Amino acid sequence: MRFSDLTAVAGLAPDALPEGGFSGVTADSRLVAAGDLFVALPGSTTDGAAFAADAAVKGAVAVLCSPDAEVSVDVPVIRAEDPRRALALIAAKLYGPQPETMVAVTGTAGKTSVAAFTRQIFAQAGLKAAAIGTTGVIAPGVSIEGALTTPDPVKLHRILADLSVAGITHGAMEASSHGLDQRRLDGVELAAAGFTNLGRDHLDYHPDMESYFASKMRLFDTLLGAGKPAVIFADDAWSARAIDAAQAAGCDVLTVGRKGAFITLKRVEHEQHKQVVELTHDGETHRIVLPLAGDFQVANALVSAGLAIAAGVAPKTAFGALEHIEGAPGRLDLIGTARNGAVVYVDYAHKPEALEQVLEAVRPFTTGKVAVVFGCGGDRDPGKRPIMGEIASRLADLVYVTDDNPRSEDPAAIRAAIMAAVPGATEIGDRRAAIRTAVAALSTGDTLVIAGKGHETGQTTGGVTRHFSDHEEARAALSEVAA
Ligand SMILES: CC(=O)N[C@H]1[C@@H](OP(=O)(O)OP(=O)(O)OC[C@H]2O[C@@H](n3ccc(=O)[nH]c3=O)[C@H](O)[C@@H]2O)O[C@H](CO)[C@@H](O)[C@@H]1O[C@H](C)C(=O)N[C@@H](C)C(=O)N[C@H](CCC(=O)O)C(=O)O
Ligand SMILES: Nc1ncnc2c1ncn2[C@@H]1O[C@H](COP(=O)(O)OP(=O)(O)OP(=O)(O)O)[C@@H](O)[C@H]1O
Ligand SMILES: N[C@H](CCC[C@H](N)C(=O)O)C(=O)O
Ligand SMILES: [Mg+2]
Repeated sequence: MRFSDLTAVAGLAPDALPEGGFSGVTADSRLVAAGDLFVALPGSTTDGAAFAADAAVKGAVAVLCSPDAEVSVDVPVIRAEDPRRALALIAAKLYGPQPETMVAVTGTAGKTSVAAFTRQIFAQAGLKAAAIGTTGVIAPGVSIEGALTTPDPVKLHRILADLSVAGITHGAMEASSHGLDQRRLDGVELAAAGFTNLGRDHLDYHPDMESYFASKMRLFDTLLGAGKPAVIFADDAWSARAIDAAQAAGCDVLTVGRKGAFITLKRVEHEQHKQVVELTHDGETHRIVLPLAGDFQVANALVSAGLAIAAGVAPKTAFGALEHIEGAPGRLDLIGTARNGAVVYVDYAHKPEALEQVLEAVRPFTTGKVAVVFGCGGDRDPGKRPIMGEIASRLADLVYVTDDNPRSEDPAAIRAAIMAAVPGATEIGDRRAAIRTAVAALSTGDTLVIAGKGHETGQTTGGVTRHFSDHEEARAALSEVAA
């Protein structure tokens, strides 16, 4: 790419651009290849400007940075007001094609589920489709584990190009608040975007709920574009604000839910592992047997159907597809039933609203006690620990407080912060022992939710990650009880 192209691609002033061009782009000096443009970004742990000289030694042909960055190198330095956005737009241009119909979803909870459901609806409509998010990239013939919910822009645009080359025409991706704030998805051409809900999360990164909300709304006010469909779940406490933001951005707002106008939820009958959903769309009533438990999955199904319809799938096909939908791995995932009939689920609730939703979801079909095993992550917002303790004490009958990725923190101190809000709980730091104890204590009619890790396959303590799977541990505990 010519440096002079940066005016059209990233809006940079033409007089400040050097002669010549570059062959690749990266924001990580460790990944620089000869001929690359190095983008120096101020980050949360270090400043990319400190590595500009290294990048030049490795063959970077220019450095792009913020107006005030201190960079002294022998190669040209290009200044941009928003270097993160410039990086994303350049990556989009460099890597080229994207699946022609991309949709993105944001919200505190439900993103992985909505992306997974939307991919399945596309697939059932006969389209070649991908999902990109917390559980990686999933597409026909492709399965890539992901480290981040929203990959960094260079990785993301490379993934999109690879998918497009592989013939994938449709994609559903998660837009995390970090991803939106750090401009990781800038440059993705979106056909539609969705919003599920907002609750307390990531307050270790965002200064307060308002700025967290503002990051989420970048999806509509900056990325989606005027006139494009914004599918918004209408029954959340933050729905009205999200609707206002999308309307102010000129999006075509399509609301879904009990208060929804595009898809209106009329009635839900809960059964143990499925629910019968009656809804109306465009004057027609549809009755769907959704093969998943939990009210929150109805919300996710509505947002997914809304996104798929907004992206061109026939409504009848979209609603029909919901009858065959599979939950995302580790989201209210039924692991098994003990001999006495008690059921065990693994769920990814690691934040207050999610824990509340999942415990409320299992209550209607629990004739005995609701039990929960959970902990809170280390090096993450400590404010959520007592809140999650309080939720467990209010909504579960048996509470086991354990470890969930203590990372660099003292695990006992994390547990103590939770225990303070749920004094009747049993504290068992060793997660394996906590799961075994909880499963062994189950009686007929009970439901156990093992919350917090979902699809994860590791436990990180003091910088060391050891293999750990709630699925495997729950299955092992169930077979021991049966033996
Ligand atoms: C807080 C956060 O989001 N950090 C992400 C961010 O790092 P950063 O920009 O703060 O980078 P930094 O480490 O301070 O370094 C600054 C710059 O120096 C560069 N550098 C650094 C060292 C070096 O030797 N050379 C060099 O050039 C870095 O590449 C970077 O450009 O950009 C990096 C590259 O994309 C990410 O890997 C990193 O994710 C960290 C590991 C992380 O844990 N992120 C989590 C919190 C996250 O993003 N989560 C969300 C939400 C999850 C959800 O709820 O679903 C997600 O989307 O996954
Ligand atoms: N619509 C919803 N409303 C409230 N809680 C939900 C909803 N959907 C899922 N949950 C809860 O949140 C957990 C995570 O769901 P999911 O992975 O779909 O969301 P996410 O937004 O991708 O989360 P993360 O940001 O952690 O990746 C689920 O296991 C469940 O406990
Ligand atoms: N993307 C989230 C996942 C948290 C999962 C939970 N198991 C924990 O470790 O807190 C984060 O990194 O904050
Ligand atoms: Mg996710």
